Amino acid sequence: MDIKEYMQTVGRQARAASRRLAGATTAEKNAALLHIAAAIRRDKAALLAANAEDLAAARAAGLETAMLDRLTLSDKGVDNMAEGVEQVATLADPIGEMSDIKYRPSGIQVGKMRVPLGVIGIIYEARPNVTADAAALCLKSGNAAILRGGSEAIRSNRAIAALVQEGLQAAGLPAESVQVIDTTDRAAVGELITMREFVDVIVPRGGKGLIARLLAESRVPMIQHLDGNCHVYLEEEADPNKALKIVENSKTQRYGTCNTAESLLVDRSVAGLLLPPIAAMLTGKSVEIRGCAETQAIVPNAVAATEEDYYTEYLAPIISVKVVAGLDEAIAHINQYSSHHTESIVTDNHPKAMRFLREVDSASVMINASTRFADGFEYGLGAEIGISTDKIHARGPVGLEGLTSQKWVVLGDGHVRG
Ligand SMILES: NC(=O)C1=CN([C@@H]2O[C@H](COP(=O)(O)OP(=O)(O)OC[C@H]3O[C@@H](n4cnc5c(N)ncnc54)[C@H](OP(=O)(O)O)[C@@H]3O)[C@@H](O)[C@H]2O)C=CC1
Ligand SMILES: N[C@@H](CCC(=O)OP(=O)(O)O)C(=O)O
Repeated sequence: MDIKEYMQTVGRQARAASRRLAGATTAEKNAALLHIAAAIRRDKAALLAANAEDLAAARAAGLETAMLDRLTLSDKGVDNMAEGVEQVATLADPIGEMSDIKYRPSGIQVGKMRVPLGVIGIIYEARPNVTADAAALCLKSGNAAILRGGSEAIRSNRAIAALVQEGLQAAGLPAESVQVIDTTDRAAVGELITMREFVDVIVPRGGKGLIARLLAESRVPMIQHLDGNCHVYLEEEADPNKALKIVENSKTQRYGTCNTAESLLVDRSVAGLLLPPIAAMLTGKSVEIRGCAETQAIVPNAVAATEEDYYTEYLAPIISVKVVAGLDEAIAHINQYSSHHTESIVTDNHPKAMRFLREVDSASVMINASTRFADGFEYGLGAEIGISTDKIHARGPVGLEGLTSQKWVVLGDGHVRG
């Protein structure tokens, strides 16, 4: 396959489809979504079989447990995927919404209309349900999508893409509105991120290796959805029960997700009280603790943390721990080491909690809640394309609105400028 030629074809088709999609009615888009959901349910066995092939290859390649977990489609996972697509059909269609229409002294009316971004290229991890979620969100927001999932999921993604295209065609929309790149060759990514004439926005969901390449090579604007080096900070007025529950959920509910906590900060005045039960819980779940010298003095089985540990997103049962002097040091530490994804303070002190919210420079900042809540569904967006760690256009969980823009509209009646 000539990758350049192939990607040019994909891009040209996506651009043509995006023109049709921009004018698609809500009824057409919802019909396609409901057909896709029904096809996913109907072909559950085939999807599970394709996924089993991906899993067998990934196991043979020695993929880690957390990554296998992410790649796995269970029986219930397929149902959830279909349900997710159905939920997107129930969401309000943002496209065409007019707002802020005002008369100007000249007599014209000026306002805004919500419109799709156009063609969105999404590069994401080996998690098959993202293929259905991303397809559904792009479709409902009137965007054509070019999807490049992790190579380990290629068979699952191909199978899902076929059902998505079936649903699009059944609703009279172009099948090329959603295309899954049919090769794992990373040269295709190189083409995708430089096809300015065909691609309006790149949404990269991934880690540091991906972003290093994109920053060096991308010619297309990006909304970065990057790594999550997320923190939980136990302030001196933290309720011990809440602290234990929040650390447990933030760190151990899922090890491979970007909103999992990777680092724990504890105020010096309460470290002796709070750390032992938390360390016992973590050790009981085989989580390795990498701590500062003060942590090691309280938690004998903690190994010494290096400077690098505090910058690290483990995506594994490992956590870094640091004892801090108080709120100022905690905020400074987070702003230096975090990837600006999600951070949480545990405290019953309202003024300090409010300072944490204002001064921590991350996409989601929480009080007395698990970092695992950083998710479009949990935030009420209905679904998410991912969690933006960028500051411009969209920050944090990105739903339908984040995939749109607004253009100015002017309504006149023969008006001319004097
Ligand atoms: N903020 C968010 O919404 C999300 C963030 N993440 C983050 O993603 C990371 C984990 O996922 P992981 O799969 O390990 O991430 P990777 O960055 O390794 O891979 C993600 C995608 O990027 C591709 N990719 C990676 N490097 C390159 C490259 N140099 N050139 C071309 N393509 C590349 C991968 O393809 P290939 O298969 O070829 O490796 C894959 O499709 C974590 O850091 C996690 O926090 C994950 C999900 C959501
Ligand atoms: N929305 C997700 C988090 C984002 C995500 O998909 O993360 P990842 O496991 O890194 O692919 C969740 O909390 O369920």
